[in-house]
Amino acid sequence: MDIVEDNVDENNDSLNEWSEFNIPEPILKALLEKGFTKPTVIQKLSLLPAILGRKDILGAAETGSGKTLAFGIPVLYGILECLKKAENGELDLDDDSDLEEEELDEEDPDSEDDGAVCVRAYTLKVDFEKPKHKLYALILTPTRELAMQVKNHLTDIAKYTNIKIAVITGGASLEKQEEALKKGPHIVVATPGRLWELLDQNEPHLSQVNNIRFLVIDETDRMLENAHFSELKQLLERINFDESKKKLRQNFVFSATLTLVHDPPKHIVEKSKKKNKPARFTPGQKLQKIISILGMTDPKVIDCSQQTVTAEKLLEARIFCSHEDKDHYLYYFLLRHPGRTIIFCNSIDCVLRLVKFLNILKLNPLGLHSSMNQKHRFQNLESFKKNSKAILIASDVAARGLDIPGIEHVVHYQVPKTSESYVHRSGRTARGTSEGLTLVLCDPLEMPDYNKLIRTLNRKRDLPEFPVEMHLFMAIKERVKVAHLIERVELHEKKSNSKINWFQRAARECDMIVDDPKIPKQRDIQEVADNRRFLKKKRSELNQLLAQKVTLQNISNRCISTTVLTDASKPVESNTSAVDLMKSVMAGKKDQLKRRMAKRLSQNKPLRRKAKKKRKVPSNIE
Ligand SMILES: Nc1ncnc2c1ncn2[C@@H]1O[C@H](COP(=O)(O)OP(=O)(O)OP(=O)(O)O)[C@@H](O)[C@H]1O
Repeated sequence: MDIVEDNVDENNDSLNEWSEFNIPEPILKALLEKGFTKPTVIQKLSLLPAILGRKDILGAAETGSGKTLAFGIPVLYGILECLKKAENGELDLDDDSDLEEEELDEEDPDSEDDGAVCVRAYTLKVDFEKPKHKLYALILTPTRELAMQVKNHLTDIAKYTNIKIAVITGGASLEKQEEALKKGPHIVVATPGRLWELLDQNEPHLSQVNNIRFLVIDETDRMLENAHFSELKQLLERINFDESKKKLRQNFVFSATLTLVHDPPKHIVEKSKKKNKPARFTPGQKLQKIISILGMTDPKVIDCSQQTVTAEKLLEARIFCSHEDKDHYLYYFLLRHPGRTIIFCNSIDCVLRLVKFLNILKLNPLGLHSSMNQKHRFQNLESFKKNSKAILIASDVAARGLDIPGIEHVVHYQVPKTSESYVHRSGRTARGTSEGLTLVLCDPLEMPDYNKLIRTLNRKRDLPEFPVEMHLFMAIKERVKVAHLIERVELHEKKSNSKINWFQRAARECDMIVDDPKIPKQRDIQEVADNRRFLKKKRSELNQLLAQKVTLQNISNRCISTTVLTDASKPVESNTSAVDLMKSVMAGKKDQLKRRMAKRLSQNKPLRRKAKKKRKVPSNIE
């Protein structure tokens, strides 16, 4: 307490900012130590109803706006209150975990107790080992990395309390997690799959899930998506097993895209037209649906998401290009604008290919996707955090929630299939007060998805085009061409070798001698030698290209006067970041608009809006 008071003296203003929320001193001390001098907007709006009103909260706020603590602080607060009551020997009317089951079997119909006491009569009869400690809160997240991050974040804030937090996710040792649960953590942060596995095994501590006081579903809209809903539904049935206990629980539901609504599929539009009903859900209807699925009662809805849905400090851009040119633009961007970058792909195959391709070009990218083993996933994430110029190529497993400071750019190598995906992927940059750039690479086949994205995000205009210095772009084309050749031959080699290996293994396993002349016994020695020679030649050619310095004078007045494109391990020296470049483009656009308006006004002409043109595939791309 004394140390908090010291902090309080130094941070008088901070105290004022936090003081209205009645935050316990140990938590306040940890918050101030982290430099969180005041609550963020979503925290400010959630804390009062959650802490003092004990309301269920449905919170929507932009990515990186501090939603974790918007639910984390009330949960920690609530648990401290419960522990205080227990310490003072006060009977917690809602808490029956210490009572004998026999006492609870029958409900006294004449009881004058209020509802809170009555509910104890409905205690679930369990036939597994009785838990030693009470489980107070369950926090569900869609990915393992996010679960670990939430656990670490809350552990930081709870470090001056005796609250214990455990994380339960797939891909990690089940035994170790069982050991952790035996210690009786107050909070469990979990992904649905592993949680269900342990529940299914009647793990004693988790057997209390139907009696928890706080339930958090982070990234709720993702958990409610068709593909994941069955897992969550099963869990909810278990958690909500006892209606009376459900009422005692406080629920928190958060996401950056909770209120984002989509154009429905064509057949629904047609149907709605016939019935003269609007086909699209309103954000309110979407929330109502979530409330009813989760069985929340009278929640406080806090929607502070921006009209654009994306983060305030996010700069957005796009490049329309042919499918074949995507790699060129990607390589150009990474070289011209070095900085911590995540490249998102729509499939694991695409992640694997890009990792290989950029490795050939010596950019040393890191991969992250759901088929990697968990240790490797964490390792790559750690390496990405440590290097300020690192490149991570990821599937949507990294799209939600990950809070890695200093990510400057997000590149969508493929147009995301949903607007949610675009918002969350882009939200890995421009977090809190930082700026960041999100860049979409779009080929002609992806135009329908791109158009849908712009429509769903209610954008009045197309995303601005990212400026590319064509001289530099042309200069890197040769490097990409050679890298593609190497990639193709390496792939051919790998496929041929694995085909032979497969036949040999299969024959060995069946104890067979293969004498069919059509089935190869070994690779054609000449072909292998030729390919090796070719690869060696191309690799040395590429090394030479990478070592070459391309200096271009006066590429663009707007940018820099001299740009040096050097070898890949020493990226382009530039004094204009992608963010600044995009800012100048946006400023230029604004100026242009102002000039046009001023001109029309001076000519006494009314201001007219340009007729909206249907966006089509630009003619300069195939
Ligand atoms: N009151 C605060 N003051 C300053 N920084 C804060 C505060 N609260 C949280 N942060 C920091 O803001 C960053 C983003 O927080 P958080 O990860 O909770 O965002 P989020 O809204 O959940 O984002 P996403 O939608 O991407 O999951 C974190 O680094 C966190 O430590």
